[in-house]
Order: sequence, then structure tokens, then C-alpha cells
Amino acid sequence: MTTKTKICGLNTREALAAAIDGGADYVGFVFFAPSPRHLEIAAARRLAEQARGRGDIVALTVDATDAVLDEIAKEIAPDFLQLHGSETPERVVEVKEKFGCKIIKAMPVRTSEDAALAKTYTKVADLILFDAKAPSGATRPGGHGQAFDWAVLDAVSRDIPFMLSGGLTPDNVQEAIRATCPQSVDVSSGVETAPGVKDADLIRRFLQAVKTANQS
Ligand SMILES: O=C(O)c1ccccc1NCC(=O)[C@H](O)[C@H](O)COP(=O)(O)O
Repeated sequence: MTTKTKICGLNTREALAAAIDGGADYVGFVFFAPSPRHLEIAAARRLAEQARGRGDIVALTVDATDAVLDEIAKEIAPDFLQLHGSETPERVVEVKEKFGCKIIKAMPVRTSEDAALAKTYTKVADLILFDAKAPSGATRPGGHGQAFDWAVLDAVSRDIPFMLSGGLTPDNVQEAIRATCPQSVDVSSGVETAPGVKDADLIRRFLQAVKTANQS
């Protein structure tokens, strides 16, 4: 199986170009004000135009209201909405119907019980994203550069197409792919030099590492 790639939290034209030119399948824009990767709508619209047709555009939100999602849908026209909060399965259905986007539902994981909760979303989300649970006291639910124990995914059916996230880097992504067989891998901190500061070289190295894994 060919593993796809998502580079998340892109916020400059240079970093986005490195992701697209390097063959990223998904490019992620964060709409969550406390995040160092947060984008205002106008900036996101310009980046989305740079990316459109060259990779799937993912708009990441956290328990967003309909008003926020409506603005994102109209102004950015993303291919996917990534719901990274505590949205229920019912809310996922509602968002999908109202805004006409495919849905990535993030599942915060520390234990196999956390991973098993994904089953309640497989019929309503297009893709499940397993991400490390945020550290206690964190002001955002993702993008902390922390991995979880990949073995806790063993209990989850291999039939579920999932995106693996949390603490991935150019150096550990091949091992992560071997261990979990994900549909795709997602990275943010691992291709940054500081929170919110993407590095074109690290993006290229990450994408190349996945390509190499796909060839072996
Ligand atoms: O990245 C953020 O700042 C962020 C803020 C709020 C909710 C989710 C966020 N990131 C979610 C992602 O999809 C990240 O790519 C994922 O958590 C992996 O991050 P990292 O471990 O830093 O690679």
C-alpha cells in the first residue's frame, strides 16, 4: 500500500511550495487562534489558491461553530474539514451535510481504549486521524510533537483507513509506517525549527522518507 502524506500547519508560501513540489497529498491550514500556526481567513485564502488542484486542502478546526465553518467553506473551499475537538458522531454528520466537505476526525490517543473509540466514527468520517493526546494543561489539542505508543492501534481493525500523527519526523516516519500500516502520515512539529516555523528542508526530507518507504 502506498502511504500518503499530509503536512499540517502550513503558513507561508515557501513552506507550502516545498510541500506541494515535494508531492504532499494533503496540505493543512490551522484555524484555531491559540495555535502558533493559526491563519486568518485572508492569508489562508491566498495559500489555498496556491495549493488548489495540486494537493487536497485540509482546514483544521476545533469545536468550531457553524458561523466559523461557513466562512471557511465559502472563503477557502477546502477538500476536507479536519475536526480536531470533541465533536460527536452526530456533529460530524451535521457538519458534513451542511458544508459539503469530506471529514477527517481526529482521535486523541494514549491507550488502546482511546483508539477503539474510532469505531464510533468510521461510518460518519471519511478518514480517522490518530493523534497523541495533548499534554495536561495544553492550550491546543494537537501539534505538540509528541508520539504515542503505536502498539495501541493493534486492536483497531486494519480495515479502517487512518492517518497517523503525533511526533512524526523525517527520522522516525519509516518505522511508524512499518509498525502501523497507515493510509497516510501527518506531521507538523517534526518539520519545524520552532513552533509554527516550518522548514522547507525538513518538509522535503519527510516527504522523501515516505517515498522511500513506499518503494521498499
Ligand atoms: O498544530 C496545531 O497547532 C494544532 C492546533 C489545534 C488543533 C490541532 C493542531 N494540530 C493538529 C495536527 O493535525 C498536527 O499535524 C498533529 O497534531 C501532529 O502534530 P505534531 O505532533 O506536532 O507533528
